[in-house]
Amino acid sequence: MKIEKYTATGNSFIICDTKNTKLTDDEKTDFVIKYVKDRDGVIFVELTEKGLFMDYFNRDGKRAAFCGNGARTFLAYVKKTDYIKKDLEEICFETHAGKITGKITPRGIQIKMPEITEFKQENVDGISGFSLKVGVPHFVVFVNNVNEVDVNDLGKSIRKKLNSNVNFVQILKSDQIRIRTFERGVEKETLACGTGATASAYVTKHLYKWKSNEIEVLTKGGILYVAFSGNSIFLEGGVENV
Ligand SMILES: N[C@@H](CCC[C@H](N)C(=O)O)C(=O)O
Repeated sequence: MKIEKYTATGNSFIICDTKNTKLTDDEKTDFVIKYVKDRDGVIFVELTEKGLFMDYFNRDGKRAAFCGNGARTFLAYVKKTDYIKKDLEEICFETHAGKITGKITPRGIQIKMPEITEFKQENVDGISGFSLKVGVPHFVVFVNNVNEVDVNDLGKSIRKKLNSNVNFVQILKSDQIRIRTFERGVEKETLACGTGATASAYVTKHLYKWKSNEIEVLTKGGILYVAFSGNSIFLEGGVENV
């Protein structure tokens, strides 16, 4: 096994390249508990009969079906390895949320996100928001100023009612939002959340009928770009091997 540390727009990960070692779920949980330390989750790099596979565990030692920033990190890592041909531009791999494709861009790594499903308006404890899945569940709440939100307090109370990540969204200007995310399985605010940025941009574009094909999402950890093309949604941003 090979272990490396990465961040993606502030979302912090451990990469565990299993090098064909077959780990059981319990062994993965034990690995997470032992090695995750102060990071948000662990990305397992596996070679299966389906080819390259990304398995993702939150820092609480439980699996999540998908991780947007984690998938961008997975792509950045495998690009450096002999898992794939060096000149391959578009990289494909499997996840528990389906097949993911992505590539290196001038702004970092861009991936095509899982389809948005289960989009609906919902009230939780009198707070009106929008539930949807981007491979994993998200709840999106619009606020006047995200810096005035006690994300860990309010996020935790909503999270207790919904098995979901919770995003607080402030409209800054047309095609630009600022978000803060309370992440399920991390059970606190993280510096960025890729599926959260995607969910927040999707709901904003839908609700405010924004016409442009790209929304800039400002997070505490940096900028993520969510692009729309037909029914496809793409997430793009930096990845750092630290
Ligand atoms: N930070 C991730 C989300 C990881 C999974 C999430 N915590 C969950 O349990 O649903 C991202 O970048 O999408």
